[in-house]
Amino acid sequence: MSSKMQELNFLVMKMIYESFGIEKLYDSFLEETTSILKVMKYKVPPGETESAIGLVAHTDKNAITILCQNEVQGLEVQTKNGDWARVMVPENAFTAIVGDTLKAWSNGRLHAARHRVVIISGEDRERYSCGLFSTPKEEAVIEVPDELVDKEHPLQYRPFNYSDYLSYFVSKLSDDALEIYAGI
Ligand SMILES: O=C(O)CCC(=O)C(=O)O
Ligand SMILES: [Fe+2]
Repeated sequence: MSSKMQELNFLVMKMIYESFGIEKLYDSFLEETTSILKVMKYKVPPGETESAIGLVAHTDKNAITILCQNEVQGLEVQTKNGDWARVMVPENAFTAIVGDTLKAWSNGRLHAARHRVVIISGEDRERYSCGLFSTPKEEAVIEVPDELVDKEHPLQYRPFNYSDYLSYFVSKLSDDALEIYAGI
């Protein structure tokens, strides 16, 4: 399963590089990326009547996350007007979520969607999900490629190191951490 998720991670990233016309930089992405696999278990809500927050609203801090899950739905994404929309993930499907790092690198072209997990009442099985978190290597610097900066798209983020950003986020736990830390 995790090798399929890694394959999908590379495929999605390749499509992103190609769509920006910078496929020549894709090899340097491969050199500077690593990943963490995490398995998550969400308990069945105790009461019959209330839904339970399984995971509070957040943006992923890493570059991109590939998720898979069992049949118990729960993933919700925040829309532009602030509403929450449930993502009905079909069986055997994966979900790709853009994180803060990819948003910054793309000079804001890609949106890091806020998401959360809500287990609705009446659910009688536990939710399991599995995430492949694609993350820059320790020493890598996240820097917007020159090709993504022009008059219509002025530079939005200064170069930064991922673990420094993560430490900053952990100390502040702010929803606007990326803008405050690296925004120009
Ligand atoms: O369980 C899920 O589907 C989402 C997990 C998630 O968003 C995360 O671990 O960052
Ligand atoms: Fe997440």
